[in-house]
Amino acid sequence: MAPQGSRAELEFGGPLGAAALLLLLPATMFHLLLVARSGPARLLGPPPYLPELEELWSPWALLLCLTWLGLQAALYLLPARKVAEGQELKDKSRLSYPINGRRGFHWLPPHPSSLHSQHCCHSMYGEVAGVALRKLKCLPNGSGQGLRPPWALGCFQALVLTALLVGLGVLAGLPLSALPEMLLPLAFAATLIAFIFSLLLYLKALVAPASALAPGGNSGNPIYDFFLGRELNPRICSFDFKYFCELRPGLIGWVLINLALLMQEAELRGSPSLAMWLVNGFQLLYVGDALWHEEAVLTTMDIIHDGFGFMLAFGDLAWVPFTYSLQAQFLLYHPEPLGLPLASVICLINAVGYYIFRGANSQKNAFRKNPSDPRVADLETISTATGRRLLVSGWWGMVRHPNYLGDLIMALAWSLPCGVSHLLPYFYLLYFTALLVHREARDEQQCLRKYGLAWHAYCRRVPYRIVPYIY
Ligand SMILES: NC(=O)C1=CN([C@@H]2O[C@H](COP(=O)(O)OP(=O)(O)OC[C@H]3O[C@@H](n4cnc5c(N)ncnc54)[C@H](OP(=O)(O)O)[C@@H]3O)[C@@H](O)[C@H]2O)C=CC1
Ligand SMILES: CC(C)CCC[C@@H](C)[C@H]1CC=C2C3=C(CC[C@@]21C)[C@@]1(C)CC[C@H](O)C(C)(C)[C@@H]1CC3
Repeated sequence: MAPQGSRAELEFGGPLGAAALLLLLPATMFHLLLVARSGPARLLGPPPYLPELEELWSPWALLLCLTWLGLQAALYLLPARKVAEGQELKDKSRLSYPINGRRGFHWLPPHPSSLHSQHCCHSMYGEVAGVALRKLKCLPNGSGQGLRPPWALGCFQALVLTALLVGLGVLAGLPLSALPEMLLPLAFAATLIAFIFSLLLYLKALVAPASALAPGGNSGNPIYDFFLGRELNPRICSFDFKYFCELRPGLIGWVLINLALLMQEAELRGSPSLAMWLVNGFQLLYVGDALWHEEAVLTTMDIIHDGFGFMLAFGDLAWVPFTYSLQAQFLLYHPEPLGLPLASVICLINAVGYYIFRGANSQKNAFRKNPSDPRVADLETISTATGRRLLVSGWWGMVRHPNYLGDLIMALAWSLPCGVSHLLPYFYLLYFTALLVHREARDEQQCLRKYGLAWHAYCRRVPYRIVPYIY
């Protein structure tokens, strides 16, 4: 049984803040969905009307959401091209994760723990999977080549396969352009699923060993812990719920909703607008990039530090697909003429943002994986008492979170195609700025705890957090 009432500092305003967010986040999502399709599209005004329950609840929408989750889970369970180890856990073990975004080196059987099914429950917390993985890694180089089945696929391939399936469905008469009309009941169903799922995760954590619990999310206050999530990496056998949800159903769902909006615009106006093409293209690049570099998600704060509770379950399954597609929703109901010169400038802004975002993330990932990697070996570093070093030149010498800067520049480029007549399409930029400023402060606290004096030295050397000379 897990100990209650850990002394970790409470985040998000404690239980009151968590309770407020529990209501505020879904309410904001429904507000945005309603306002995007209204004439005035006023972000700050009241919603155009309050929907009746019949408009929100549809068993078909629930079935569609569950089918979607089932399809993505089935693709996740297909054999992995490669298995990666996560960061070290409290009990010094490491979990293994199926990785398939890029071409892996050799095929490993689907899940190491399945080789040791008698230890299935142990592998939920890493030990056995880790050992099995290390054994598997001892295979001579390439000895697994012959084992890799041609149908081994994963995260990026899941996107491609989903696109193929949807394409075939559309050719066979699937009315994808009807999806925008169903956004409200679909968002309601996704919220319901996230709520029930978080409740199950909370109950599951009651029987998890202390070593499986997240540093936060175990205050003893049920609302706070339900919101933040108690267990760090909840799994059933080797199916990792957080890793699955973080990348697949929400991100792929987001680009699918965008595509449906583009198709409906084509039906309404003869062809999709340039603004709609840009928003679809930019966001597809972002999602494709996340799935291609799926291994990098293993070093994010969400996987390493945060428990899996309502915040991430709702964020991944409902918030991402239904609010991140806001610009495309807005454009369907509020067409925005866009000339080629302005479109070119916006593309340039997105390219600059992407260049910084990808450059910074890849530099840190390469360095953390292998500090003598030729791509990062020449960069200046400072040492810390933990034995890990911190980069102080290259992207990480410019500001302390260059990846956030790139992400924010891209967020601006996603809103600009919608013009400047409304604030609504800039909601993502505003929310994302608040999220990243808060996230940066949380990360600073964690780094200060981890690295102490060395972190102070890094801050003196690189004084700005996200935007050079400004913040
Ligand atoms: N679209 C969206 O909604 C969201 C996108 N994101 C994006 O996700 C990505 C990941 O973000 P996030 O997980 O917050 O954090 P980061 O990828 O920025 O990772 C922070 C960690 O990096 C390590 N680090 C910090 N400074 C250095 C340095 N100088 N040298 C080497 N390592 C360093 C530290 O961990 P350690 O030392 O232990 O390795 C630190 O805890 C970002 O690109 C962000 O923009 C994030 C949230 C939401
Ligand atoms: C609903 C709340 C306000 C907060 C929920 C936050 C979540 C929506 C985000 C927390 C961290 C995320 C990341 C991505 C998506 C949004 C969430 C889940 C990410 C998968 C987007 C693509 C990037 O390339 C990434 C680096 C892989 C991101 C990782 C963090």
